Amino acid sequence: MRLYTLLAAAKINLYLEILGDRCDGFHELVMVMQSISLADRVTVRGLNMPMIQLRCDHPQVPTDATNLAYRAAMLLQEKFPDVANKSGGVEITIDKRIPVGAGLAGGSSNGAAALVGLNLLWDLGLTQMELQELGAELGSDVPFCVMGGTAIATGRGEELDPLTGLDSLWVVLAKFETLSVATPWAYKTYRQQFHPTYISASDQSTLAERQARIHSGPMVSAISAKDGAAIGRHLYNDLEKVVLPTHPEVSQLRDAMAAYGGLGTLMTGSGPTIFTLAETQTEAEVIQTQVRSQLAHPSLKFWVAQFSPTGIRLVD
Ligand SMILES: C[C@](O)(CO)[C@H](O)COP(=O)(O)OP(=O)(O)OC[C@H]1O[C@@H](n2ccc(N)nc2=O)[C@H](O)[C@@H]1O
Ligand SMILES: Nc1ncnc2c1ncn2[C@@H]1O[C@H](COP(=O)(O)OP(=O)(O)OP(=O)(O)O)[C@@H](O)[C@H]1O
Repeated sequence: MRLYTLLAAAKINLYLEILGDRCDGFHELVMVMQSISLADRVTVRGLNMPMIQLRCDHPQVPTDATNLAYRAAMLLQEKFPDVANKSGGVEITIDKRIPVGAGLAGGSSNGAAALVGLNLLWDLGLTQMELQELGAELGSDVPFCVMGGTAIATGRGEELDPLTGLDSLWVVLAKFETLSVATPWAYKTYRQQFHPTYISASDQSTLAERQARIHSGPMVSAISAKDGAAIGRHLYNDLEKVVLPTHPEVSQLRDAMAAYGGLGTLMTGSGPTIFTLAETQTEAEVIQTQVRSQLAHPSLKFWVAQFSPTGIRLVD
């Protein structure tokens, strides 16, 4: 039976601004997203029986129909019943390296890898754009995980404009192993505390006002200029306003990371992972060692990764 193995990259948010509250229950965003080399390994293998099987030995990852990779397979079977039935079933195996519930889009990236892998396994012939559109039905971060690299993401996160990124940068990531943040909680709490403007899709004046309030320009210019120091200066995430006050230990971790140099420090997505950017691998490793020895917390885990130009990558 045919088998494809894919690397599914984590993402960090270099910029996340909440522009408003939408009528579909989501928030209108402007983000700058970046793939990094920290990745899960996802294997899709053809089965003779018409079934979906999912294996993952990480205790926090479901292996049923709530897993985003499983949902990706169900979505393709539903959209292309003839092809999927003729081709048989699939066994999806996830070797988890990306921490779970960390703001690094691990589940979304697994969903994206399943879409890319099954497109090959079932000879569906879908383009990357078609895979991104299907990905949007699974979750807001999935289209970016399919595209990878560096991109501006708008709408609820699914409208993407690729940027030429700065692949040489390094990143130190730190997360308390025992703490996860649920994305719906972070957005709901932001809505309750900050009352973002209500955005109606048909209200053009609100759209104009909204565009006037976007502050992502300096970050996009810094990326276009491939200026690592400026990228570090313009890191921004509105969700820090709710996650950091609720979790003082994450706030303390952020302060410690920022104190040891690097180009800049931020919480990614809905957290609670904190990252610091660095020019070189050596600089990243020094920051990691210093923060680890200062905080010396048994459940604090670190990763060093590099910016990556790809999201989902086929490996031998
Ligand atoms: C925090 C980020 O990871 C930053 O990239 C994303 O915005 C979240 O993306 P995601 O996990 O793929 O989110 P989804 O699975 O689409 O939505 C999870 C929940 O997050 C909230 N949500 C998500 C995206 C968005 N633009 N507005 C929202 O309010 C909604 O409550 C939604 O029910
Ligand atoms: N393949 C998967 N890997 C990890 N978690 C998954 C997966 N599929 C579904 N989940 C569920 O999604 C929840 C969030 O996990 P995930 O690691 O994707 O969070 P996250 O990195 O904060 O996501 P995001 O940054 O997209 O908001 C988990 O607690 C788990 O129940």
